[in-house]
Amino acid sequence: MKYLKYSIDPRKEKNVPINWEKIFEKKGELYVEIGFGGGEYMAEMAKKNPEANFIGFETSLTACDRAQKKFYNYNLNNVKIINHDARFCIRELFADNTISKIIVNFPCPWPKKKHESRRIFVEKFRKTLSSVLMINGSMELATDVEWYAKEVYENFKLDDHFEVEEIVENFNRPIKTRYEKKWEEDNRNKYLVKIKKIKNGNENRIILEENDMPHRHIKDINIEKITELLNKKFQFENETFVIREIFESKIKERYVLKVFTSDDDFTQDFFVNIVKREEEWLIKLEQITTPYRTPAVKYAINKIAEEIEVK
Ligand SMILES: C[S@@+](CC[C@H](N)C(=O)[O-])C[C@H]1O[C@@H](n2cnc3c(N)ncnc32)[C@H](O)[C@@H]1O
Repeated sequence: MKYLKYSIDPRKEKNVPINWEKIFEKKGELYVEIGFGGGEYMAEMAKKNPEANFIGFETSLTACDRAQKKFYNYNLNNVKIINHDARFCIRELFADNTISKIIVNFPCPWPKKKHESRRIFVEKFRKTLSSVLMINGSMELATDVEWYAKEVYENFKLDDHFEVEEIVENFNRPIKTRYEKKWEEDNRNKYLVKIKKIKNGNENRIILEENDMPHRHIKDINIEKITELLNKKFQFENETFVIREIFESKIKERYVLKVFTSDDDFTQDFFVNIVKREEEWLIKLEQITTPYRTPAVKYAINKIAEEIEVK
């Protein structure tokens, strides 16, 4: 389907941070929208600013689909989207001092304590913004939730990497999002928080270079050992992994392991192949489920090879 051309899968990018100029095939200021929903805001912004490049993050696949149809109908060529968590991706996919503006329109505030970690504006994300925004680069949050606006305002105010403008109540921007229209019909108040980066922060990234993700070749494997690994938790510093399922091929000497990893609070599920190749066995990532190349993924490949190798 032609309209799906706006979506990129960063797990397949050989090098991170991503070279955005190459992706867009043109230079341009980088604008980012988090949780673009139906894509109304990004489509209008991209149409009005054809010289800039827009990257949107959205966790809902349905929203990504809807937005792409809109971009296609608008005939835009300065928009890309990524169907993944913006907090992780913005940290990992952008070099320091590269983003001009980040826009967050009407995010869910996740008011319950047990859902706190789902909020966009957690401390970690402020640190990311202090790295990836350019000096004088800005972030704009529009919300219908007063306590949320105040909390974000206060947290940025306490952080000397940023300058914060006073909250604007019932602001009027030329483009309205779907949620904005909905809340206006309900006569809800809305709040705009604007911050500007004034000092560089320093963020650590975890995605590894492509060449740093090994395949392991081993002479022989202990097949019983593979089953013993099932559901056992392996941990090294902040990286953990568990093998949750094991599949055995009926047609060739091949095992596929379903592996769960975590690097701190970043979790992934993917498959690892153990496959016989002539005189040796190869342990490598199964390409159908390419994970981000994190230290936990590398640890899992190495440890599995170490555990099953006949020494
Ligand atoms: C309440 S809707 C607002 C949609 C749109 N911005 C608007 O104003 O109409 C929030 C959107 O953010 C998305 N979202 C939530 N957390 C996200 C995250 N961590 N990264 C990317 N998108 C996220 C949700 O899937 C949802 O579509």
